Amino acid sequence: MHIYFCGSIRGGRDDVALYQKIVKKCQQYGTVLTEHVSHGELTEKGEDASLEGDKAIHDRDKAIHDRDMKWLEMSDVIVAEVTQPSLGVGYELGRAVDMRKKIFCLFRPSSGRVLSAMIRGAEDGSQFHVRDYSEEEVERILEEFFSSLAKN
Ligand SMILES: O=c1[nH]c(=O)n([C@H]2C[C@H](O)[C@@H](COP(=O)(O)O)O2)cc1CO
Repeated sequence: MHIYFCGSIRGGRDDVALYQKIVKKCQQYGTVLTEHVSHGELTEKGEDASLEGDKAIHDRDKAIHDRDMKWLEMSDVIVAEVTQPSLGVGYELGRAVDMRKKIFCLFRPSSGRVLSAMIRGAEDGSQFHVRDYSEEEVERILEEFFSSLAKN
């Protein structure tokens, strides 16, 4: 199974330790195409952050976008940690809906944030799921999600 993990990068890296936990768990069920999102050394500047010059920056961002859209197409399931707001994650989720992918969003109410209505309101009971959770239960929740996939 190909899994696409979405997590904030330029939106802020506060939850990176949690992304690592999620990616590690997902790797028990398949290949995580976007493993780099969980890397501790990746900063909020994003990949190849040392590039300079408008053209180099444009080319880098285009390469990231095009690679990620290819991975999104290839993926069987999308797992997104949506607590830290991120334009990129919101974009990926919108594109994934259009591709009719199975989507599982994880949100932590303990953050004090209120999840965007464009994510919470996209829940449809079959392809798009939003799950409120706390950090201690993340592994169990992922186990439940992947075993529910196996049954469908
Ligand atoms: O360097 C990057 N590499 C990359 O794969 N992304 C993708 C994967 C993440 O799920 C998402 C994060 O978006 P943002 O950077 O807007 O928070 O976008 C985003 C960036 C930087 O925007």
